Amino acid sequence: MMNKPRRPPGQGSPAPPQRPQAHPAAPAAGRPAVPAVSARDLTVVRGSRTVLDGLTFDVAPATVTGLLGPSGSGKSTLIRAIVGTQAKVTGTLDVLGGPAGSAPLRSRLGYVTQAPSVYADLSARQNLDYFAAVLGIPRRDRDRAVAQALDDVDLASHADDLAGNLSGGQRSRVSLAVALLGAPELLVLDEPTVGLDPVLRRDLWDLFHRLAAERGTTLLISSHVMDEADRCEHLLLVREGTLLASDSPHALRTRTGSDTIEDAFLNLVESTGSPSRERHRGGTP
Ligand SMILES: Nc1ncnc2c1ncn2[C@@H]1O[C@H](COP(=O)(O)OP(=O)(O)OP(=O)(O)O)[C@@H](O)[C@H]1O
Repeated sequence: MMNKPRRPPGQGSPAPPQRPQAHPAAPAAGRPAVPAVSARDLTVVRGSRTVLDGLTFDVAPATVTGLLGPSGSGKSTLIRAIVGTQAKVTGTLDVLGGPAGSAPLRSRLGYVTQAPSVYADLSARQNLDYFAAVLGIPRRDRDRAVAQALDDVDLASHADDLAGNLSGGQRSRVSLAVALLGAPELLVLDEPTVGLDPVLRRDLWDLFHRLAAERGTTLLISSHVMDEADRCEHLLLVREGTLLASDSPHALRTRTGSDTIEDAFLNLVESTGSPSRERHRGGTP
């Protein structure tokens, strides 16, 4: 039995997911699909600023949705609201059919933060073993679950390297593997491809699509890199705390007459006008 690690990871532990199993990718016949995430007039205040302002959107189950916007546009805040760690959230925010942040959701969600949440003084495999034990995966299933998660993120060859000796991108993949351990129904990833080389980025996007298609996982993936947009089935474009668009990449390009999502983004900014940079609650218009 492995000893409990001496100190906690810097960014807190990934949300404990449940034991591996496939999720129904499609609703039962005749029943409408319940959105994996449903937001109505979602507003978040941080300090004296309204950093998310009246967002309304749905995320369809078993899809790969990109949350795209420039740095500071509110992506992480939205993710924190969805996983239930953000204070001062108003409006309606339902996740997997229940209110965001409610206890039963904890085991159904996987959350991978920007900063890897792994123990530097344990190997990749030991990290996964530890989190598998925390999740309650039975000992007889643990080796297989850990090997599968390492394989999913293409880290089998580094399984016995200390996490502290891995590159930043490899550590991020250990974090992702931890989130995958319990086969979460909704996997929320904050900028998972930052700093990765193009081959690894492609492999990760392939994995994301496999998870959606084969395991019925819903993935919400934030990025400030617009050229990743075409890898998503659906996009949420945010800017300065507002939702510019919720649409497929193709539909966005078509309706804005743009060749790229970056141009579509710019066209939408021009056509909607720029919201004020500083919004204060209760301030004068
Ligand atoms: N504690 C806080 N108090 C006040 N404003 C905050 C606080 N934390 C973040 N903000 C502001 O909220 C806005 C949204 O931040 P957020 O981190 O959600 O953006 P982001 O799109 O994820 O950015 P990045 O891509 O750089 O991570 C930013 O303008 C940020 O300055």
